[in-house]
Amino acid sequence: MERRGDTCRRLSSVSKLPGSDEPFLQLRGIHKRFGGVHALRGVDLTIRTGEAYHLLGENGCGKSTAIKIISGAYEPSDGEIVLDGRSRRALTPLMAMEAGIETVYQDLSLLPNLTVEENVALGEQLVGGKGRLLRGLDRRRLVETARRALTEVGLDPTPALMRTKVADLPLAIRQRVAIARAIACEARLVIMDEPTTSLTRHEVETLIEVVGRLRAQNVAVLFVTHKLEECYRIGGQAIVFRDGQSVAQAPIDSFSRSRLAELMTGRPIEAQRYRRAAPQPEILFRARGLSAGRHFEDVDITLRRGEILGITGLSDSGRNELSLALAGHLPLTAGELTIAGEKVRIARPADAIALGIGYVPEDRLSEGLFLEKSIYANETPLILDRIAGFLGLLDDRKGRAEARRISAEMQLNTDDIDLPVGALSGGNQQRVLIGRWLSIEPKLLILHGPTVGVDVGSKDTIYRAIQAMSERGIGLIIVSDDLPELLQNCDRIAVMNGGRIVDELRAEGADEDRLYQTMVASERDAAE
Ligand SMILES: Nc1ncnc2c1ncn2[C@@H]1O[C@H](COP(=O)(O)OP(=O)(O)OP(=O)(O)O)[C@@H](O)[C@H]1O
Repeated sequence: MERRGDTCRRLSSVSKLPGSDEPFLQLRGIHKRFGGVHALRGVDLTIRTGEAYHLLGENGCGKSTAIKIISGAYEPSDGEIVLDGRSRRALTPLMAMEAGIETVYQDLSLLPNLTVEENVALGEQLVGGKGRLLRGLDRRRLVETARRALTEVGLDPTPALMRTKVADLPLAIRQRVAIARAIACEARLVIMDEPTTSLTRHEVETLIEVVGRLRAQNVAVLFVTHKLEECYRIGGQAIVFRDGQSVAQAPIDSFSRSRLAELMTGRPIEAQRYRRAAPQPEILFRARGLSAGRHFEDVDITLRRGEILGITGLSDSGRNELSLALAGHLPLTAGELTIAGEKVRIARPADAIALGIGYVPEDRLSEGLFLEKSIYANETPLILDRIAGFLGLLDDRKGRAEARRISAEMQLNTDDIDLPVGALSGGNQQRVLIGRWLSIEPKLLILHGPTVGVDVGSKDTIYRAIQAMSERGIGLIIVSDDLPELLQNCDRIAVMNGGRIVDELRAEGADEDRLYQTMVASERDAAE
């Protein structure tokens, strides 16, 4: 029976030796229509092994559609795919797999109830043996392959790890297992769909090292991402899409940040510090000695009116729990809170809302939005009492006027407030979620990961909205892993570790490396 490796070697023999100029894969003039939607409108791109690529573009510009065409999930409506020197109209998933194209999706496509060893070995088994059972000599060989692949991604393949169920692993490790599976399949192109969305900066660094190793083994890596800073750190080529067309492909270092943003959006966007205004002198919010069980302890925060405080930290630092507790979603076990000098108590989300504290969760899809409901319904749930008219019936005219005002302030890309939120791009959904709080003009707004998965154009709009709120005197706390985001928007940045605030710096003049060093140093100190 033919093995996966043999298949690969046979296919590779069509192409020239490593280091040749022959591309591994080319899309030429690719179109894709979904009924009336023309998602790809003449896309060209070229992938060579051993190189990293960053597929960049606004939400809805066709990135996912393009990777689905490359992985054989979608058939193009028109155009040509050249794989290993052979021209084809379309690829099937099997053709893509046999050529060594592996995709690590955000859900990682691992089987959660199988062990690490089984997951890694299974990929190889499926491609190579097409469903043979793991037994006898084969099993030993597969385990050996799994071990080698796990070592490649920097994991120690101890028997304990090999036998752990994937469901029991933290996300960052699961991701490396998924990449190990691709390596075990002798991948020549690994596609990663927004791989760093849920990773901390520290975990991102590890992923970047893994990418370096893949490239050294002559594997190509194609990232779909919205995080420009990470692309620059990884290096390689940028492929830019706009409205279903490929508008540029060149080494990423040949583009400035603002040039890339302009190519993606078609409008000039300067890489800039958004923070201009200074906070007002009056203290708006003060927390002293806040603790929540084992999550965080003895946290002090002072926030002036109109001030923007960033909170960051590595995994398990307690920053997420702190933001949840301030919004009443996690009980505080000790500490004192004052708003405008008055002592307050927050035991439930309703207490926080009544005090004028808003909270925008990181996971907008499962925690924040009612996807099947309209923009109008999603923007006005906090003011149902205010838009209630005679006999408590909703005053539709008032409510709609309020929804229109919020949509305009958040610059939604549609005027139709009856559109279901599920039909909007990620960036517009996030604007609806933040905009909801504008209806009650909160005193303090806590934003958790306000631009996760959001494209560069929407980020710009969201940052401007944040600044406008601060200028009206709203205090803001941004909890984020996105260090450029914190540096561009905040007055101060607090670094958390082990449930405590271990450092605080002024955002102006601080650079990203310095902030990162502060985070890492605090982690080292905590470990010692
Ligand atoms: N199966 C489908 N049926 C109909 N329309 C689709 C389908 N898949 C994608 N589209 C549309 O094609 C366009 C491109 O979508 P795609 O998901 O490829 O964009 P994207 O760049 O990956 O966006 P994001 O950054 O939000 O993930 C969008 O207008 C989208 O609504």
